[in-house]
Amino acid sequence: MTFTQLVLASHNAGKLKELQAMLGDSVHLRSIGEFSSVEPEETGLSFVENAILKARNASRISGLPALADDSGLAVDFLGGAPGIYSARYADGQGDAANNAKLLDALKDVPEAERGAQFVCVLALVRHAEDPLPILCEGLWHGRILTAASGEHGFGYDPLFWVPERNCSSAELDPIQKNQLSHRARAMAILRQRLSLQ
Ligand SMILES: O=P(O)(O)OP(=O)(O)OP(=O)(O)OC[C@H]1O[C@@H](n2cnc3c(O)ncnc32)[C@H](O)[C@@H]1O
Ligand SMILES: [Mg+2]
Repeated sequence: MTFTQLVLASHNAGKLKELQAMLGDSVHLRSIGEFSSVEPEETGLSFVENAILKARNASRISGLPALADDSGLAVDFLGGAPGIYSARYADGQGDAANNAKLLDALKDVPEAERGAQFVCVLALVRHAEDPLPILCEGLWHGRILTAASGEHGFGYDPLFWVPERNCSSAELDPIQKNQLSHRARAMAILRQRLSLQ
């Protein structure tokens, strides 16, 4: 399978930047924002279901093959929450409110119990009714900090401690994050599946 352009089924500018950097110049990622400002309702109960739903919707709207990223943060102490609801954790009030709610939910929880993983599922469909979407998953293990730290990235990055680098993921520069992250791991699998090496 070869693609010179894909529509990215995401309204999240942080994802577009990271995914385009990982894909390199061979594939141009076009934002679904060029075609529509309406975001589909993420009605699935899993990352996989939501990724497929977003990819099909973007392909239907654009007439192009589509790549979707459904991702989030699964916190051990919270039984995997906020999970697929990560973007909506504080009822749509945005990243700062999500982070504040998470800090509050883990107030007084000791370091040893603050384990968490970022999850990313990428889904690629060749067309809206594609019966065989390509699915790739990546996990990134870390810990939730007790206060925000760092300015890079987006979302929960300031609260996510990266043990292999001894800093938060918002303290990593974009090149480093793109070598380690859940999204990088899922993208490495996708690149292999597409023979993009
Ligand atoms: O659905 P689209 O339009 O792609 O954009 P979104 O931001 O709503 O994306 P998701 O539904 O996949 O929700 C993912 C949320 O998980 C968080 N997240 C995912 N990847 C992250 C990363 O690399 N760093 C920090 N937070 C991340 C962040 O809060 C995202 O808003
Ligand atoms: Mg979303």
